[in-house]
Amino acid sequence: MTTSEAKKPSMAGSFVDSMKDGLGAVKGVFTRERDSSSSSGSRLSELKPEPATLQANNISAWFGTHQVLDRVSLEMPAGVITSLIGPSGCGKSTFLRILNRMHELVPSAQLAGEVLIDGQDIYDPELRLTQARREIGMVFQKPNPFPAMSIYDNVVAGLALTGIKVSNDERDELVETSLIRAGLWKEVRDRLRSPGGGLSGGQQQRLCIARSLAVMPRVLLMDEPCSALDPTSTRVIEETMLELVNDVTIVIVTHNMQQAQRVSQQCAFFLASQGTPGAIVEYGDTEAMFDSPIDPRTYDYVNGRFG
Ligand SMILES: Nc1ncnc2c1ncn2[C@@H]1O[C@H](COP(=O)(O)OP(=O)(O)OP(=O)(O)O)[C@@H](O)[C@H]1O
Repeated sequence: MTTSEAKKPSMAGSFVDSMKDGLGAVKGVFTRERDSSSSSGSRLSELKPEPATLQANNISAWFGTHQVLDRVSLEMPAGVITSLIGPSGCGKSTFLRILNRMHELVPSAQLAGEVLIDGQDIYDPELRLTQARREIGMVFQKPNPFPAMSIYDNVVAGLALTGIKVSNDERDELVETSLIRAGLWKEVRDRLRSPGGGLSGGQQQRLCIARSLAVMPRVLLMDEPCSALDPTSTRVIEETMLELVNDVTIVIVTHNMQQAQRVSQQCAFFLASQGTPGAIVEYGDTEAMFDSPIDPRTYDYVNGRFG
């Protein structure tokens, strides 16, 4: 089945609006306008977290001659958590990496289609790669802080790479705010100069979230962020996601169906059947996808019958 045939469950009213209303406000300290036009040297004081809508249009992807995605289209609305589910190998991580231009780092990789962030093509040659990566952050399956670097320095590690300039005072404020937003501040406030590698796995993952948040992304991509964590740490990360979503759009790949139901308001089911490239079978409101899916393959997958 191609993406154009993907089924979208009908939804009463705007689930996006109702979910956003229900999630509660995040206390943000950044109140001044962001400068989205500047491609370098932005000042922290000019930035303001503000979620963006990501739109993928007809995305196809290849590794060499092996096509792994076929014309996938998906809107990931601003201020909403979208989960990508599906069996192993159906192209979820590839799709996620295409959303912040990481796919192109693989030498044999190719892609077709477009990805728009609030209408702007992230593959536009006019848009710098660093700008795209600043707008669209990523958290990986395995926590990857710089182990010998201090907690403080880990949080601000992305600033130089993305051209954000900060004064010392702003840097302190940014570290504190990013750690608060990632739900880690209270646990590390007294040991900011200790190495990041000394934290537990769950704390390291939240440190990575804080590092991503420090550059004020408008979208956060998370590739199975809890698969290496215990249930308690998983729960803390999930709570953190729900608190973040008012100022960062989140797209998460997960194999955990309960997690998809707990955290996401929108869900897309990917499938690559019998050697065909991955495509979206069905997408829409998470509750509807799990309670009354339209496609029998979705029903089987969300009920654990395969994958
Ligand atoms: N760097 C790569 N080089 C070649 N093929 C790759 C590469 N990365 C992924 N693939 C192939 O692309 C297809 C999709 O892989 P991908 O990791 O996107 O799937 P997935 O749905 O995220 O799987 P999982 O749930 O197991 O992580 C697979 O056939 C995989 O073998």
